[in-house]
Amino acid sequence: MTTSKSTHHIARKRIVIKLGGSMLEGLCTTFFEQFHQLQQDGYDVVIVHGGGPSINAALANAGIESKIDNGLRVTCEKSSDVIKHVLISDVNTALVFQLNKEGIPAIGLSGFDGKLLTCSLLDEARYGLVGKIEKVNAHLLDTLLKAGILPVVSCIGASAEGKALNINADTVASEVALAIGAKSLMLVTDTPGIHVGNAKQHAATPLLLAKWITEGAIYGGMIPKVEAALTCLEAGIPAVHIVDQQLEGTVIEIEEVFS
Ligand SMILES: Nc1ncnc2c1ncn2[C@@H]1O[C@H](COP(=O)(O)OP(=O)(O)O)[C@@H](O)[C@H]1O
Ligand SMILES: CC(=O)N[C@@H](CCC(=O)OP(=O)(O)O)C(=O)O
Repeated sequence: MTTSKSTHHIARKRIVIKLGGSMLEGLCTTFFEQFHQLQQDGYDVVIVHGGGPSINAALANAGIESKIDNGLRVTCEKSSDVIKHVLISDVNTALVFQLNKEGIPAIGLSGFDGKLLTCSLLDEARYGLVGKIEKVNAHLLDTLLKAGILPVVSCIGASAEGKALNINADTVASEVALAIGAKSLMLVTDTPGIHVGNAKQHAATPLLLAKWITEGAIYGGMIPKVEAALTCLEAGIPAVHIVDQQLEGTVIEIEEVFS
């Protein structure tokens, strides 16, 4: 007999949803409707979040200059303290509060909690305290998901010596997606997917993405998203979506799906 309860006996699929800092001011009703729909469709969700705009504001407030190199924030000891505070104390707690208020049991985690994201330094001479993920504690995420709890992960990693390392949130999302064997990665941002000129792109392939980057149609904050997408596709995750809060935008798959 098929009842709503029977979904609990079916192996659940996994999806990672990355929330960009540009839309963390408040999640809209449509987002929560879509979120519940995904759960009903048999997906367990892990949320990863950034916080770029809040970090910019906090660093400016503290009189610390921000330098972005190749899409990554060059991070010194002083800025690292501010970033850690913004992401863990402000953004993560606000998001967890909002989810719990909507009746979604959520728990906040940084890379320190349960050794979730163990990192080395990506390139200290160039980027300072920016982390390269060496290991994701997928077992911890498995345990929480099986208990019906939504993990909400900030993009702060931990070095083996216990230093907080800043990581681009799109990169964290792709590494977490790979570690938990997600069927899909959804990068939620402030724009409904990739545009080329004024044209919305409903679908894309790695070849098209390379072309659009070369032509300069994809730039800035969209570059780490596309890189995260390519990493996931190459490793066998079937689809990556770059979408707005309504979950509308571009689906990226290896095969051309729109010819
Ligand atoms: N081809 C493109 N299509 C859409 N947005 C693009 C494109 N190229 C660059 N962008 C920029 O990327 C931004 C999203 O990246 P970012 O600001 O880092 O978002 P988030 O904070 O959600 O990670 C868009 O607001 C837009 O300015
Ligand atoms: C190393 C690095 O660049 N870290 C990012 C982390 C936040 C982030 O990625 O936030 P968005 O998702 O809003 O872009 C930063 O300091 O801005």
